[in-house]
Amino acid sequence: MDYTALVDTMRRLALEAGDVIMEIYNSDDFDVKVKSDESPVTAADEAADALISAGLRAAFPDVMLVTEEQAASHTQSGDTFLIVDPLDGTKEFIHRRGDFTVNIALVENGVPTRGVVYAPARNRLFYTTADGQSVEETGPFDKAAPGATSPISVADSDNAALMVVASKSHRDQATDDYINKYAVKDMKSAGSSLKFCLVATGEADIYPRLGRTMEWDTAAGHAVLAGAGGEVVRFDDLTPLRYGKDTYANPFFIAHAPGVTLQES
Ligand SMILES: Nc1ncnc2c1ncn2[C@@H]1O[C@H](COP(=O)(O)O)[C@@H](OP(=O)(O)O)[C@H]1O
Ligand SMILES: [Mg+2]
Repeated sequence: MDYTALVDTMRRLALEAGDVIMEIYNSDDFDVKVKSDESPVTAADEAADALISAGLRAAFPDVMLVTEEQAASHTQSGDTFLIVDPLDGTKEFIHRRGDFTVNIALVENGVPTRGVVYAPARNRLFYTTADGQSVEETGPFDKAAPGATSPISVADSDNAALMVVASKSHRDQATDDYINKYAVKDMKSAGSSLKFCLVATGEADIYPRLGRTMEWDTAAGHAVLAGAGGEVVRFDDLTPLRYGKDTYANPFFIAHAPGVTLQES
């Protein structure tokens, strides 16, 4: 795999998809449909999916492609693939709350090794570079060439004063009970894969997810976090979260800076 070409392509497609999404976000009105799994989908999800899929297929015709919006038609299986969530945080998008992201990742042998997360309404762009180190690029973003970037790395965590981030729209008692096992300095809530990026930049120490997600929701954020020195483990046995699982469904997980002393479930 040519990682330089891959990262350039992922970055460009995420920015292009972000433009398409923002055009719809800023329009007066858009339709919301409900998918078979009861989750909402908009024209923005579909347009971004089509754009990214076409771009990845053209650039990497031999690499298997998994996308959220085409999940029902996936017939191939394997542990090396490109995986896309064209608009993560659709509820955030619909309610115009801004925490939504474009997500593109490469999974190799079950591990997300490269990824891009773009939050167009927040003007934040995170990705792994060709060498695997994670960076945040500061806008304005030029699709043709990367601008100024800064390396990001996880916090040097203080287990007596942890910053926790959790889902805005999927939050329950079990999550709160688990968070209460830690000495928490402060809590923040965020939508979408941005939560992984907040751990990656050191803005949070831990993101526990005791709720359903699919691999396309997490792969790009997971790659960005890993490239910043962080880890994502299964909630049940604290082993690394792996990809290419049956139906692409994730178990509950914990994303964290390595200095956090994890509590048992
Ligand atoms: N019951 C469920 N089954 C599968 N995925 C779910 C789910 N409930 C929430 N999710 C996933 O969680 C994502 C939202 O995460 P968060 O709550 O952290 O913002 C959604 O992404 P989409 O918005 O792309 O559909 C959705 O895929
Ligand atoms: Mg999603």
